[in-house]
Amino acid sequence: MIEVIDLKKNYSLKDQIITALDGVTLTVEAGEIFGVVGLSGAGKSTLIRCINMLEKPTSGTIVVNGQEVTSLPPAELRKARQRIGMIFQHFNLLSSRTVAQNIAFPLEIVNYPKEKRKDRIAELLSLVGLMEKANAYPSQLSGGQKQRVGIARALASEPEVLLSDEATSALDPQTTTSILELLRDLNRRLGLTILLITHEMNVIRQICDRVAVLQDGRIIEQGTIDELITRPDSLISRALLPQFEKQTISSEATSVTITFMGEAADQPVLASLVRNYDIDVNIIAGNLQKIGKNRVGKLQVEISGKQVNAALLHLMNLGLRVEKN
Ligand SMILES: Nc1ncnc2c1ncn2[C@@H]1O[C@H](COP(=O)(O)OP(=O)(O)OP(=O)(O)O)[C@@H](O)[C@H]1O
Repeated sequence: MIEVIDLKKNYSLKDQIITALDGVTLTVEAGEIFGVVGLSGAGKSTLIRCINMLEKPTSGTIVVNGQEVTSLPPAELRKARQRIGMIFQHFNLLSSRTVAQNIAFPLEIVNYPKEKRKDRIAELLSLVGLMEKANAYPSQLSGGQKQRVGIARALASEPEVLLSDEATSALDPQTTTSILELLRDLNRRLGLTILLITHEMNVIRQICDRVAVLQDGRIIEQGTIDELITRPDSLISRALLPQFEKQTISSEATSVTITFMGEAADQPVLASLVRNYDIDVNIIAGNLQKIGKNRVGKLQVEISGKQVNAALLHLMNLGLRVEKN
């Protein structure tokens, strides 16, 4: 579990003070995957670097695994850090060491018994699906394989918490999905708590249980994914919902975008609309996705007939989001 209370971080740059974090408070519960999303410069990296004390906060309190890391003396902080794993956008592997030797590195630092190292490395390689690459060098690996090594290395000292700093930002969409699936699998199998920072909504959609939006060093919104996508006033709901390119149409019909979620996504809503309101519905574009526990669909449709407004009202009363284009 991670608790961040009123965290502030200023950087001094020549005669200027830059406020990177301006009173951030958040709690990541044990066993959950928590995403922090924000634009470039929002303070995401600073936040994650403060949590493992790579960066010293200006003020505020951080508790990780029940220990207040902000007040630990150096020796104890080193020990506490062993219970916090970290993975990076550019993997940070040692190029002169093989995969197995990279994973051995943190074990050497903690003086892990020599006779047990080989077994532990094999166990970690199997956990990330890279058994056959033990003797390869990083230059011989794909980006996804490099990140798997990064994950194995981060898990070597059996941390309860994993911090992920844009871990999939350098990867193509397919590899991103496979790394996110691995993280979700490790989260479930090991009970690993994951805090990740990202600028990719796709990452939030695919694996996060909860999300916080960081802007100019402050959290402007947080909640579960399920909560946020169903809240019309949510700032990131629109970005989380399925995307598609709206088509311009020139007919007389009314063009609307309908967002279906929860139970409504599984009902034949449009068919019953056509039957009950004597209207014509023409589907122009659409997208259906699983976000969190929900199936969410977005459709652009053209509706024509005498009872169009009554039909749209009916959809809204069913809890669907309806926007005129
Ligand atoms: N070492 C530093 N010295 C001075 N200013 C810094 C330092 N690190 C970050 N900053 C500033 O703090 C603010 C937050 O930066 P940070 O890197 O945490 O944001 P970010 O959300 O991670 O951005 P990005 O996605 O571009 O990495 C920015 O204004 C940045 O310029």
